[in-house]
Amino acid sequence: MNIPFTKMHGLGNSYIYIDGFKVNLLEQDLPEIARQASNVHTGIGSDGLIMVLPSEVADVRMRIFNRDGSEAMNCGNGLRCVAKFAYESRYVQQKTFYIEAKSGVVQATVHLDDDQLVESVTVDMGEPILARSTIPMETESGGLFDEVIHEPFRVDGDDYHVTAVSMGNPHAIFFQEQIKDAPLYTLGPKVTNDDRFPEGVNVEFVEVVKHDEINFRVWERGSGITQACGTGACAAVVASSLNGYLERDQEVTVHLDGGDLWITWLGSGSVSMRGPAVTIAQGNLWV
Ligand SMILES: N[C@H](CCC[C@H](N)C(=O)O)C(=O)O
Repeated sequence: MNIPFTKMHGLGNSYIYIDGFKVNLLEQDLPEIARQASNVHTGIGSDGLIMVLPSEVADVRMRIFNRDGSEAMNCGNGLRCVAKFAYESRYVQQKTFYIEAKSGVVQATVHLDDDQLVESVTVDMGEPILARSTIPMETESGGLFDEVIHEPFRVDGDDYHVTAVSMGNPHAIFFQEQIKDAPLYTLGPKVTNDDRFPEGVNVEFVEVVKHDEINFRVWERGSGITQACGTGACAAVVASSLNGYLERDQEVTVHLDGGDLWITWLGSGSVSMRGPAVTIAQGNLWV
């Protein structure tokens, strides 16, 4: 089967985008296609695959599959690239429109360069989900509706403290004195599959630089270490505020391995994310 694709990235978090307005893959094994496409040796190479589809409740729909083929509830870098893809494909005419993710509908606004191409996108990511049972996270202590803020979290005999936030997808945030010392390779794979997170979890390490600036690294559920994670960056800003490191309504610069995002946890409750979206290549994928 020959599938036209577009490879795009947000701060190096790349996905293979398939135009579901033109290609009908609904009968196909999307997790397997995602695994094949993501493989850097036998496929194209990416952090996963994203379908851009018609929606019955919004202007366009996003389905995201991680490198391992698992389908995720949300994807911040993916939403910005879907917005760019949909606007430049003329599936939407206005600069502000709505995207349906598995976790819900978000509002996106595209920002154009001199050539009328989308160079960056602002997404209203909606409100973070903080109650333990909806992250979801299961631990001996704490009530179902409690928030998980700086909670003791033992892994293989070592003691840590975790803050858990969902942006529609689950995130476990660990604060570090210095991000360069983050135990990404050791703690990442252990925590992402920890039984206390029954649906798995994206694992983030955060260093607070100052009241409006943090450093960030991520081990993603289903994809491993990536250059950036938009939902993770949003969760990290929320977690930093919950722990008293940052103020609400303050635009925070988040330094990720692949570059910077600008995130604000608005007083209204919503989290606003602004950042780039880039088209890398187009081609045909043989599966
Ligand atoms: N890279 C994505 C997150 C993918 C989330 C996925 N790893 C999961 O929740 O399983 C982002 O920019 O938000």
